[in-house]
Amino acid sequence: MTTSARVYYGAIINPVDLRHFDALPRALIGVTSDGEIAWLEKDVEDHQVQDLLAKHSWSDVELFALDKWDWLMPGFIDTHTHACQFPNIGIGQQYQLLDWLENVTFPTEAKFADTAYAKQIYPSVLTRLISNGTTTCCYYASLHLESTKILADIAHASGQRAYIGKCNMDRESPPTYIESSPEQSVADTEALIKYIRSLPTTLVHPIITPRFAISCTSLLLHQLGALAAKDPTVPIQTHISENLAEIAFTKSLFKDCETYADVYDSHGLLKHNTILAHAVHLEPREIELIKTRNAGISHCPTSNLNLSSGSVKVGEMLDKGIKVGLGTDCSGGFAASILTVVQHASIMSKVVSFEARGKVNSTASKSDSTFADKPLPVATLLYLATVGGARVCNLQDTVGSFEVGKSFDALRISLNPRTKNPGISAYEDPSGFKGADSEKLLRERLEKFLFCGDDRNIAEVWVAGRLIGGQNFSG
Ligand SMILES: O=c1[nH]c(=O)c2nc[nH]c2[nH]1
Ligand SMILES: [Zn+2]
Repeated sequence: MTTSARVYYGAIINPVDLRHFDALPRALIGVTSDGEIAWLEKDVEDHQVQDLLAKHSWSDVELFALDKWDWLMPGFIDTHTHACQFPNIGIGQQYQLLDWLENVTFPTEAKFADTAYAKQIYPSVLTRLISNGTTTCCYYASLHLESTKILADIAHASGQRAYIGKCNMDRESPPTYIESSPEQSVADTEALIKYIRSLPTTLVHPIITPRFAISCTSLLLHQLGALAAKDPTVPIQTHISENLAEIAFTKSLFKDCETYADVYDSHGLLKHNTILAHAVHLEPREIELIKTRNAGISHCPTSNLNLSSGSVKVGEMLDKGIKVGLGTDCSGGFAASILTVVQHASIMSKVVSFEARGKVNSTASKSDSTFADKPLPVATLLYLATVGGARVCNLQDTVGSFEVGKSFDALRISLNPRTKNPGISAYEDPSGFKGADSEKLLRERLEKFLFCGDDRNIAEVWVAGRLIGGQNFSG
Protein backbone atom coordinates (compact mmCIF):
# COMPACT_ATOMS: atom_id res chain seq x y z
CA MET A 1 0.00 0.00 0.00
CA THR A 2 1.36 3.44 -0.81
CA THR A 3 0.66 6.82 0.76
CA SER A 4 1.53 10.22 -0.64
CA ALA A 5 5.06 11.58 -0.37
CA ARG A 6 5.68 13.43 2.90
CA VAL A 7 8.20 15.70 4.54
CA TYR A 8 8.78 15.74 8.29
CA TYR A 9 10.40 18.71 10.03
CA GLY A 10 11.69 18.47 13.59
CA ALA A 11 14.01 16.50 15.81
CA ILE A 12 15.57 13.23 14.71
CA ILE A 13 17.61 10.62 16.56
CA ASN A 14 19.67 8.48 14.22
CA PRO A 15 22.07 5.68 15.22
CA VAL A 16 25.44 5.91 13.49
CA ASP A 17 27.58 3.11 14.89
CA LEU A 18 28.11 1.22 18.15
CA ARG A 19 29.41 4.34 19.91
CA HIS A 20 27.62 7.23 18.23
CA PHE A 21 24.21 8.50 17.36
CA ASP A 22 23.14 11.74 15.76
CA ALA A 23 20.82 13.97 17.75
CA LEU A 24 19.50 16.46 15.21
CA PRO A 25 17.15 19.03 16.73
CA ARG A 26 16.12 20.54 13.39
CA ALA A 27 16.09 18.03 10.56
CA LEU A 28 14.01 17.83 7.42
CA ILE A 29 13.37 14.39 5.95
CA GLY A 30 11.69 13.57 2.64
CA VAL A 31 9.85 10.24 2.29
CA THR A 32 8.61 9.07 -1.11
CA SER A 33 5.14 7.66 -1.73
CA ASP A 34 6.77 4.20 -1.70
CA GLY A 35 8.02 4.81 1.82
CA GLU A 36 11.67 5.31 0.92
CA ILE A 37 13.85 8.01 2.45
CA ALA A 38 14.63 10.34 -0.47
CA TRP A 39 16.74 12.93 1.34
CA LEU A 40 17.67 14.16 4.78
CA GLU A 41 18.77 17.71 5.66
CA LYS A 42 20.34 18.62 9.02
CA ASP A 43 20.34 21.92 10.97
CA VAL A 44 17.43 23.45 9.10
CA GLU A 45 16.13 26.80 10.42
CA ASP A 46 12.45 27.59 9.91
CA HIS A 47 13.16 30.17 7.21
CA GLN A 48 15.16 27.63 5.17
CA VAL A 49 12.45 25.00 4.89
CA GLN A 50 10.74 26.25 1.74
CA ASP A 51 14.05 26.76 -0.09
CA LEU A 52 15.08 23.22 0.73
CA LEU A 53 11.78 21.83 -0.47
CA ALA A 54 12.29 23.73 -3.71
CA LYS A 55 15.86 22.44 -3.97
CA HIS A 56 14.50 18.89 -3.90
CA SER A 57 11.58 19.86 -6.17
CA TRP A 58 9.21 18.83 -3.37
CA SER A 59 7.42 22.17 -2.87
CA ASP A 60 3.94 20.68 -3.32
CA VAL A 61 4.43 17.87 -0.83
CA GLU A 62 2.64 17.78 2.52
CA LEU A 63 4.84 19.04 5.37
CA PHE A 64 4.48 17.74 8.92
CA ALA A 65 6.12 19.82 11.65
CA LEU A 66 6.81 17.87 14.83
CA ASP A 67 5.75 19.10 18.25
CA LYS A 68 8.56 20.47 20.46
CA TRP A 69 8.27 17.37 22.68
CA ASP A 70 8.64 14.93 19.81
CA TRP A 71 11.27 13.32 17.67
CA LEU A 72 11.55 10.69 14.95
CA MET A 73 13.79 7.67 15.28
CA PRO A 74 14.13 4.32 13.47
CA GLY A 75 11.69 1.60 14.53
CA PHE A 76 12.75 -1.19 16.89
CA ILE A 77 13.81 -4.57 15.58
CA ASP A 78 12.87 -7.59 17.68
CA THR A 79 15.12 -10.40 16.47
CA HIS A 80 13.47 -13.14 18.51
CA THR A 81 10.01 -13.69 19.94
CA HIS A 82 7.43 -16.50 20.16
CA ALA A 83 4.00 -15.34 18.96
CA CYS A 84 2.44 -18.55 20.26
CA GLN A 85 3.67 -17.95 23.81
CA PHE A 86 1.94 -14.63 24.45
CA PRO A 87 -0.89 -16.40 26.34
CA ASN A 88 1.56 -17.57 29.01
CA ILE A 89 3.62 -14.40 29.41
CA GLY A 90 4.24 -13.82 33.11
CA ILE A 91 3.50 -17.39 34.21
CA GLY A 92 5.91 -20.06 35.45
CA GLN A 93 8.87 -17.90 36.31
CA GLN A 94 9.91 -20.30 39.06
CA TYR A 95 11.19 -22.67 36.38
CA GLN A 96 14.40 -22.91 34.42
CA LEU A 97 14.30 -23.62 30.70
CA LEU A 98 13.64 -27.36 30.35
CA ASP A 99 11.03 -27.54 33.14
CA TRP A 100 9.46 -24.32 31.90
CA LEU A 101 9.10 -25.78 28.40
CA GLU A 102 7.51 -28.95 29.72
CA ASN A 103 5.19 -27.42 32.30
CA VAL A 104 4.16 -24.10 30.81
CA THR A 105 5.18 -23.56 27.23
CA PHE A 106 4.54 -26.80 25.33
CA PRO A 107 0.97 -27.04 26.73
CA THR A 108 0.27 -23.46 25.58
CA GLU A 109 1.76 -23.95 22.13
CA ALA A 110 -0.19 -27.20 21.66
CA LYS A 111 -3.42 -25.18 21.73
CA PHE A 112 -2.51 -23.70 18.35
CA ALA A 113 -3.55 -27.00 16.74
CA ASP A 114 -6.88 -25.20 16.75
CA THR A 115 -6.85 -22.48 14.09
CA ALA A 116 -9.69 -20.70 15.88
CA TYR A 117 -7.32 -20.21 18.81
CA ALA A 118 -4.68 -18.78 16.45
CA LYS A 119 -7.26 -16.36 15.02
CA GLN A 120 -8.17 -15.30 18.53
CA ILE A 121 -4.62 -14.79 19.85
CA TYR A 122 -2.40 -13.66 16.98
CA PRO A 123 -4.06 -10.29 16.15
CA SER A 124 -3.43 -9.04 19.67
CA VAL A 125 0.23 -10.16 19.48
CA LEU A 126 0.79 -8.00 16.41
CA THR A 127 -1.08 -5.04 17.89
CA ARG A 128 0.90 -5.22 21.10
CA LEU A 129 4.30 -5.43 19.43
CA ILE A 130 3.54 -2.64 16.97
CA SER A 131 2.24 -0.32 19.69
CA ASN A 132 5.54 -0.91 21.48
CA GLY A 133 7.40 0.36 18.43
CA THR A 134 8.51 -2.93 16.86
CA THR A 135 8.62 -2.36 13.12
CA THR A 136 10.47 -5.59 12.25
CA CYS A 137 9.94 -8.84 14.14
CA CYS A 138 11.29 -12.40 13.88
CA TYR A 139 8.55 -14.75 14.99
CA TYR A 140 8.57 -18.32 16.15
CA ALA A 141 5.11 -19.80 15.74
CA SER A 142 4.01 -23.23 17.01
CA LEU A 143 4.70 -26.39 14.99
CA HIS A 144 1.31 -26.16 13.24
CA LEU A 145 1.28 -25.23 9.55
CA GLU A 146 -2.27 -23.87 9.34
CA SER A 147 -2.03 -21.68 12.43
CA THR A 148 1.31 -20.34 11.23
CA LYS A 149 -0.24 -19.37 7.91
CA ILE A 150 -2.78 -17.41 9.96
CA LEU A 151 0.05 -15.61 11.75
CA ALA A 152 1.54 -14.72 8.36
CA ASP A 153 -1.83 -13.39 7.16
CA ILE A 154 -2.21 -11.27 10.27
CA ALA A 155 1.35 -9.94 10.07
CA HIS A 156 0.71 -9.04 6.44
CA ALA A 157 -2.56 -7.27 7.27
CA SER A 158 -0.91 -5.37 10.13
CA GLY A 159 1.79 -3.86 7.91
CA GLN A 160 4.67 -4.96 10.15
CA ARG A 161 7.90 -6.26 8.59
CA ALA A 162 8.16 -9.87 9.74
CA TYR A 163 9.96 -13.19 9.52
CA ILE A 164 7.70 -16.10 10.35
CA GLY A 165 8.66 -19.70 10.98
CA LYS A 166 6.83 -22.76 12.19
CA CYS A 167 8.80 -24.77 14.74
CA ASN A 168 10.47 -27.98 13.65
CA MET A 169 10.42 -30.52 16.48
CA ASP A 170 10.32 -34.28 16.04
CA ARG A 171 11.67 -35.55 19.35
CA GLU A 172 11.99 -34.87 23.11
CA SER A 173 8.59 -33.21 23.07
CA PRO A 174 5.24 -34.25 24.58
CA PRO A 175 3.10 -36.76 22.62
CA THR A 176 0.47 -34.07 22.03
CA TYR A 177 3.01 -31.59 20.74
CA ILE A 178 5.44 -33.24 18.37
CA GLU A 179 5.73 -33.73 14.62
CA SER A 180 5.14 -37.21 13.24
CA SER A 181 8.39 -37.49 11.22
CA PRO A 182 11.25 -35.40 9.79
CA GLU A 183 9.59 -35.69 6.36
CA GLN A 184 6.33 -34.24 7.68
CA SER A 185 8.19 -31.44 9.43
CA VAL A 186 10.10 -30.49 6.28
CA ALA A 187 7.04 -30.81 4.02
CA ASP A 188 5.11 -28.42 6.28
CA THR A 189 8.05 -26.02 6.32
CA GLU A 190 8.18 -26.04 2.51
CA ALA A 191 4.43 -25.49 2.37
CA LEU A 192 4.76 -22.50 4.70
CA ILE A 193 7.57 -21.00 2.62
CA LYS A 194 5.44 -21.36 -0.50
CA TYR A 195 2.40 -19.89 1.23
CA ILE A 196 4.21 -16.83 2.61
CA ARG A 197 5.84 -16.19 -0.75
CA SER A 198 2.41 -16.22 -2.38
CA LEU A 199 1.22 -13.33 -0.20
CA PRO A 200 1.15 -9.96 -1.99
CA THR A 201 3.85 -8.43 0.21
CA THR A 202 7.53 -7.61 0.28
CA LEU A 203 7.46 -7.26 4.07
CA VAL A 204 6.62 -10.78 5.34
CA HIS A 205 9.17 -13.55 4.84
CA PRO A 206 9.51 -17.21 5.80
CA ILE A 207 12.28 -18.42 8.10
CA ILE A 208 13.40 -21.99 8.82
CA THR A 209 12.91 -22.62 12.55
CA PRO A 210 14.45 -25.74 14.12
CA ARG A 211 13.23 -25.14 17.69
CA PHE A 212 16.56 -26.11 19.26
CA ALA A 213 18.93 -29.04 18.87
CA ILE A 214 17.24 -31.08 21.60
CA SER A 215 13.87 -31.17 19.86
CA CYS A 216 15.25 -32.12 16.43
CA THR A 217 16.67 -35.46 15.30
CA SER A 218 19.89 -35.35 13.33
CA LEU A 219 17.91 -36.48 10.30
CA LEU A 220 15.54 -33.52 10.61
CA LEU A 221 18.43 -31.06 11.06
CA HIS A 222 20.14 -32.50 7.96
CA GLN A 223 16.97 -32.11 5.92
CA LEU A 224 16.50 -28.53 7.11
CA GLY A 225 20.15 -27.82 6.27
CA ALA A 226 19.53 -29.21 2.79
CA LEU A 227 16.44 -27.03 2.44
CA ALA A 228 18.46 -23.96 3.45
CA ALA A 229 21.17 -24.90 0.92
CA LYS A 230 18.59 -25.40 -1.85
CA ASP A 231 16.99 -22.03 -1.16
CA PRO A 232 19.72 -19.87 0.40
CA THR A 233 17.50 -16.78 0.57
CA VAL A 234 15.45 -18.35 3.37
CA PRO A 235 17.05 -17.45 6.70
CA ILE A 236 17.24 -19.70 9.75
CA GLN A 237 16.44 -19.03 13.40
CA THR A 238 17.08 -21.25 16.39
CA HIS A 239 18.17 -21.21 20.04
CA ILE A 240 21.70 -21.83 21.24
CA SER A 241 23.42 -22.34 24.57
CA GLU A 242 20.78 -20.79 26.79
CA ASN A 243 20.90 -22.95 29.90
CA LEU A 244 23.50 -25.30 31.41
CA ALA A 245 21.15 -28.32 31.65
CA GLU A 246 20.11 -27.74 28.04
CA ILE A 247 23.74 -27.70 26.89
CA ALA A 248 24.56 -30.92 28.76
CA PHE A 249 21.50 -32.64 27.29
CA THR A 250 22.37 -31.40 23.79
CA LYS A 251 25.89 -32.79 24.05
CA SER A 252 24.50 -36.15 25.22
CA LEU A 253 22.21 -36.29 22.17
CA PHE A 254 24.87 -35.22 19.62
CA LYS A 255 27.90 -37.15 20.81
CA ASP A 256 29.77 -36.59 17.53
CA CYS A 257 29.68 -32.82 17.98
CA GLU A 258 32.18 -31.14 20.26
CA THR A 259 30.05 -28.09 20.96
CA TYR A 260 26.47 -26.86 20.67
CA ALA A 261 27.45 -24.59 17.77
CA ASP A 262 28.99 -27.61 16.02
CA VAL A 263 25.59 -29.29 16.03
CA TYR A 264 24.13 -26.55 13.83
CA ASP A 265 27.29 -26.13 11.79
CA SER A 266 27.62 -29.82 10.97
CA HIS A 267 24.01 -29.84 9.72
CA GLY A 268 24.43 -26.84 7.41
CA LEU A 269 22.48 -24.52 9.67
CA LEU A 270 25.13 -22.05 10.81
CA LYS A 271 25.30 -19.38 8.13
CA HIS A 272 25.37 -15.65 7.51
CA ASN A 273 21.57 -15.63 7.67
CA THR A 274 21.18 -17.68 10.86
CA ILE A 275 19.76 -15.95 13.93
CA LEU A 276 20.91 -17.57 17.17
CA ALA A 277 18.85 -16.67 20.23
CA HIS A 278 20.56 -16.40 23.64
CA ALA A 279 24.22 -17.52 23.33
CA VAL A 280 24.57 -17.26 27.12
CA HIS A 281 27.22 -19.90 27.78
CA LEU A 282 29.18 -20.09 24.53
CA GLU A 283 32.71 -21.48 24.63
CA PRO A 284 35.44 -19.32 23.04
CA ARG A 285 35.72 -21.76 20.09
CA GLU A 286 31.98 -21.43 19.47
CA ILE A 287 32.25 -17.65 19.43
CA GLU A 288 35.02 -17.97 16.85
CA LEU A 289 32.91 -20.34 14.72
CA ILE A 290 29.89 -18.02 14.86
CA LYS A 291 32.10 -15.13 13.82
CA THR A 292 33.59 -17.15 10.95
CA ARG A 293 30.13 -18.13 9.71
CA ASN A 294 28.90 -14.53 10.20
CA ALA A 295 25.76 -15.72 12.01
CA GLY A 296 23.91 -13.20 14.20
CA ILE A 297 23.08 -13.29 17.90
CA SER A 298 19.72 -12.28 19.33
CA HIS A 299 20.49 -11.02 22.82
CA CYS A 300 17.47 -11.65 25.08
CA PRO A 301 18.43 -10.40 28.56
CA THR A 302 14.88 -10.18 29.94
CA SER A 303 14.40 -13.86 29.22
CA ASN A 304 17.89 -14.83 30.44
CA LEU A 305 17.25 -13.13 33.77
CA ASN A 306 13.67 -14.35 34.07
CA LEU A 307 14.48 -18.03 33.42
CA SER A 308 17.67 -17.82 35.51
CA SER A 309 19.72 -18.78 32.46
CA GLY A 310 22.73 -16.53 33.10
CA SER A 311 24.45 -13.33 31.95
CA VAL A 312 25.60 -12.81 28.38
CA LYS A 313 29.00 -11.31 27.63
CA VAL A 314 27.66 -9.13 24.86
CA GLY A 315 30.62 -6.76 25.03
CA GLU A 316 33.02 -9.54 24.05
CA MET A 317 30.86 -10.41 21.05
CA LEU A 318 30.77 -6.77 19.97
CA ASP A 319 34.57 -6.52 20.31
CA LYS A 320 34.86 -9.50 17.96
CA GLY A 321 32.60 -7.87 15.39
CA ILE A 322 29.81 -10.41 15.78
CA LYS A 323 26.37 -9.20 14.69
CA VAL A 324 24.16 -8.66 17.76
CA GLY A 325 20.55 -7.48 18.02
CA LEU A 326 17.91 -7.59 20.77
CA GLY A 327 15.03 -10.01 21.31
CA THR A 328 12.05 -9.96 23.65
CA ASP A 329 11.84 -13.79 23.60
CA CYS A 330 8.28 -13.73 24.90
CA SER A 331 7.36 -15.65 27.00
CA GLY A 332 10.78 -16.56 28.39
CA GLY A 333 10.89 -12.77 28.58
CA PHE A 334 7.82 -11.20 30.18
CA ALA A 335 7.80 -7.95 28.19
CA ALA A 336 6.73 -7.37 24.60
CA SER A 337 8.69 -4.12 24.40
CA ILE A 338 12.24 -3.71 23.14
CA LEU A 339 12.48 -0.82 25.64
CA THR A 340 12.37 -3.34 28.50
CA VAL A 341 15.01 -5.41 26.72
CA VAL A 342 17.20 -2.29 26.38
CA GLN A 343 16.85 -1.69 30.13
CA HIS A 344 17.75 -5.28 30.97
CA ALA A 345 20.64 -5.30 28.49
CA SER A 346 22.01 -2.28 30.34
CA ILE A 347 21.56 -3.85 33.77
CA MET A 348 23.01 -7.16 32.62
CA SER A 349 26.09 -5.46 31.19
CA LYS A 350 26.61 -3.79 34.59
CA VAL A 351 26.35 -7.15 36.36
CA VAL A 352 28.93 -8.56 33.93
CA SER A 353 31.20 -5.60 34.71
CA PHE A 354 30.86 -6.11 38.51
CA GLU A 355 31.77 -9.76 38.12
CA ALA A 356 34.75 -8.93 35.93
CA ARG A 357 36.16 -6.48 38.47
CA GLY A 358 36.96 -9.35 40.80
CA LYS A 359 38.82 -11.35 38.16
CA VAL A 360 42.55 -11.13 37.60
CA ASN A 361 42.26 -11.33 33.82
CA SER A 362 39.49 -8.79 33.55
CA THR A 363 39.55 -6.78 30.34
CA ALA A 364 37.68 -3.97 32.08
CA SER A 365 40.57 -1.56 32.37
CA LYS A 366 42.44 -2.62 29.25
CA SER A 367 41.18 -0.14 26.73
CA ASP A 368 38.51 2.48 26.31
CA SER A 369 37.88 1.23 22.83
CA THR A 370 36.53 -2.16 23.92
CA PHE A 371 33.10 -3.17 25.18
CA ALA A 372 34.00 -6.33 27.11
CA ASP A 373 33.22 -6.26 30.84
CA LYS A 374 31.89 -2.70 30.72
CA PRO A 375 28.39 -1.27 30.99
CA LEU A 376 26.88 -0.75 27.54
CA PRO A 377 26.63 2.97 26.68
CA VAL A 378 23.33 4.52 25.56
CA ALA A 379 24.57 4.76 21.96
CA THR A 380 25.29 1.02 21.97
CA LEU A 381 21.88 0.16 23.40
CA LEU A 382 20.21 2.28 20.73
CA TYR A 383 22.33 0.64 18.05
CA LEU A 384 21.48 -2.90 19.23
CA ALA A 385 17.75 -2.07 19.18
CA THR A 386 17.92 -0.74 15.62
CA VAL A 387 20.95 -1.18 13.32
CA GLY A 388 22.22 -4.21 15.25
CA GLY A 389 18.89 -5.96 14.77
CA ALA A 390 18.86 -4.99 11.10
CA ARG A 391 22.31 -6.59 10.65
CA VAL A 392 21.21 -9.76 12.42
CA CYS A 393 18.29 -9.97 9.97
CA ASN A 394 20.56 -9.01 7.03
CA LEU A 395 18.30 -6.01 6.50
CA GLN A 396 21.02 -3.41 7.09
CA ASP A 397 20.55 -1.90 3.63
CA THR A 398 16.82 -1.54 4.17
CA VAL A 399 16.10 -0.54 7.78
CA GLY A 400 17.70 0.29 11.14
CA SER A 401 18.64 3.94 10.55
CA PHE A 402 17.58 6.94 8.51
CA GLU A 403 19.67 6.92 5.37
CA VAL A 404 18.83 7.86 1.81
CA GLY A 405 17.51 4.78 0.02
CA LYS A 406 16.42 2.99 3.19
CA SER A 407 12.82 2.39 4.10
CA PHE A 408 11.03 4.82 6.40
CA ASP A 409 10.44 2.36 9.25
CA ALA A 410 10.11 4.93 11.97
CA LEU A 411 8.68 5.99 15.31
CA ARG A 412 7.44 9.36 16.45
CA ILE A 413 8.30 9.53 20.12
CA SER A 414 6.56 12.06 22.32
CA LEU A 415 7.56 13.15 25.79
CA ASN A 416 4.67 15.57 25.92
CA PRO A 417 3.36 15.66 29.52
CA ARG A 418 0.00 14.83 27.94
CA THR A 419 1.26 11.24 27.52
CA LYS A 420 0.90 10.89 31.28
CA ASN A 421 3.85 8.57 31.51
CA PRO A 422 4.79 9.16 35.16
CA GLY A 423 8.52 8.77 34.60
CA ILE A 424 8.49 11.49 32.03
CA SER A 425 5.76 13.99 32.83
CA ALA A 426 7.85 15.21 35.75
CA TYR A 427 10.49 16.13 33.21
CA GLU A 428 8.89 19.24 31.85
CA ASP A 429 11.33 21.42 29.99
CA PRO A 430 9.35 23.94 27.98
CA SER A 431 12.24 25.02 25.78
CA GLY A 432 11.76 22.42 23.07
CA PHE A 433 14.76 22.11 20.79
CA LYS A 434 15.33 25.78 20.06
CA GLY A 435 18.17 26.87 22.32
CA ALA A 436 21.94 26.42 22.20
CA ASP A 437 21.68 23.20 24.24
CA SER A 438 19.17 21.58 21.90
CA GLU A 439 21.35 18.65 21.01
CA LYS A 440 22.18 17.93 24.65
CA LEU A 441 18.50 18.11 25.54
CA LEU A 442 17.60 15.70 22.77
CA ARG A 443 20.28 13.23 23.90
CA GLU A 444 18.94 13.43 27.45
CA ARG A 445 15.41 12.88 26.24
CA LEU A 446 16.44 9.77 24.33
CA GLU A 447 18.01 8.33 27.48
CA LYS A 448 14.90 9.24 29.47
CA PHE A 449 12.74 7.49 26.88
CA LEU A 450 14.92 4.36 26.72
CA PHE A 451 14.86 3.91 30.50
CA CYS A 452 11.44 5.30 31.51
CA GLY A 453 9.42 5.31 28.31
CA ASP A 454 6.72 2.91 27.20
CA ASP A 455 4.00 2.61 24.59
CA ARG A 456 2.31 5.78 25.87
CA ASN A 457 5.26 7.70 24.43
CA ILE A 458 5.11 6.04 21.01
CA ALA A 459 2.78 8.31 19.10
CA GLU A 460 3.18 6.94 15.57
CA VAL A 461 4.71 3.81 14.04
CA TRP A 462 5.45 3.61 10.32
CA VAL A 463 6.69 0.72 8.21
CA ALA A 464 7.75 1.50 4.65
CA GLY A 465 6.17 4.93 5.08
CA ARG A 466 2.77 3.54 6.05
CA LEU A 467 1.32 4.47 9.43
CA ILE A 468 0.53 1.16 11.16
CA GLY A 469 0.31 1.94 14.88
CA GLY A 470 1.05 4.13 17.87
CA GLN A 471 -1.07 6.16 20.28
CA ASN A 472 -2.30 8.43 17.45
CA PHE A 473 -3.25 5.55 15.17
CA SER A 474 -6.94 4.97 14.77
CA GLY A 475 -6.85 2.38 11.96
O1 LIG B 1 13.71 -19.20 25.57
C1 LIG B 1 13.35 -20.22 24.97
N1 LIG B 1 12.06 -20.36 24.60
C2 LIG B 1 11.62 -21.45 23.94
O2 LIG B 1 10.45 -21.55 23.61
C3 LIG B 1 12.57 -22.45 23.67
N2 LIG B 1 12.50 -23.65 23.05
C4 LIG B 1 13.73 -24.15 23.07
N3 LIG B 1 14.59 -23.33 23.71
C5 LIG B 1 13.89 -22.26 24.08
N4 LIG B 1 14.26 -21.15 24.73
ZN1 LIG C 1 13.06 -18.23 22.30
